[in-house]
Amino acid sequence: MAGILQQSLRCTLSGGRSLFSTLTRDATRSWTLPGIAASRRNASASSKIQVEMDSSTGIAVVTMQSPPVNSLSLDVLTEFCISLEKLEMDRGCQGVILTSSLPKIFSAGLDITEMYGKSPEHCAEFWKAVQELWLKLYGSSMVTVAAVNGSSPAGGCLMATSCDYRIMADNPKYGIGLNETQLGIVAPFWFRDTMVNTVGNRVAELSLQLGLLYSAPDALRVGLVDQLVPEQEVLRTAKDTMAKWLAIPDHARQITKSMMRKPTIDKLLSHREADIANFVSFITKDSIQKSLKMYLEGLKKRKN
Ligand SMILES: CCCCC/C=C/C(=O)SCCNC(=O)CCNC(=O)[C@H](O)C(C)(C)COP(=O)(O)OP(=O)(O)OC[C@H]1O[C@@H](n2cnc3c(N)ncnc32)[C@H](O)[C@@H]1OP(=O)(O)O
Repeated sequence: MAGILQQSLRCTLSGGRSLFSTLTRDATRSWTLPGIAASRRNASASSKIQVEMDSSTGIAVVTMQSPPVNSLSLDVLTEFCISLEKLEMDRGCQGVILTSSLPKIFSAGLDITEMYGKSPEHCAEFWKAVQELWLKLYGSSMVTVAAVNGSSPAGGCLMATSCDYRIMADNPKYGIGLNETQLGIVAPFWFRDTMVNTVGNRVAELSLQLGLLYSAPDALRVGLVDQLVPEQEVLRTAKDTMAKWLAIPDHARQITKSMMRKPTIDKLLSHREADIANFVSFITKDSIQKSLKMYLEGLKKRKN
């Protein structure tokens, strides 16, 4: 699967690399995509995804930097996808570390305002972008490590569990899990499958039905994350871990990853349009819109 994905990515992006990258120092290239938000909404250009590629190690650090909570808006998803495509195309890049620039938050998950009060067409476009990012991350041929340096509910948890390995900051105040039912919404089958593939069926069933957010120690206990380290050591540990993964012969690791993940990816690929239609019909229901409204109001009230 990863190979197939990679091939199609190579076709999509061939020739586009130099458009976005700038050399900042000898072995390290860093880039952002300032034009995405601006061209979509005629808004001011500010990048939400920072990529720092170290060609001496073959490791790219992809940092979400979308205050206040790194919610996955359409702009963030689009920029994230392009950055991953670009890295997938780069033969010098073998590993991606995903992290956040925000204190205490990895990602608040999908941007609820993209699903509340929006047209069916907008919801369809948004959902397609969510699918696309998951396909790229879960199906990546590169080694992917999530450096979870803060809370990571719902779509944030999906991003982390789509990586090959998860290192989380050892802070019981940080929560991670698929809490969709708490919002009155239902995580789709590919969110569920990613969770099942990570923690097994029983823990996934409890987690999904109850919409559980696990504290960092509990997340380690149920296998939702692989390792806890002090907050200031999350990124360094991710780099050390990545070096170990990159020492494995790459073709053997890639084929093994593809073998493990292909059935899950194929399931979405063969039901992609139906999944979009299902999402749009569900999310635009009056009762679901009401639940989202109440949840958003609850978030705002918490602050006061
Ligand atoms: C078929 C349908 C399937 C759909 C699958 C859905 C997947 C999802 O990912 S749905 C999103 C689920 N996410 C959450 O439930 C997280 C909600 N947020 C939080 O719990 C907290 O914000 C936090 C723990 C992530 C951070 O807490 P804190 O630092 O205290 O920040 P605030 O709560 O004050 O939030 C600041 C600001 O951001 C807004 N906001 C938070 N999360 C989201 C979000 N996911 N989408 C959009 N906006 C979000 C929040 O409302 C505040 O806004 P203002 O009051 O305007 O400042």
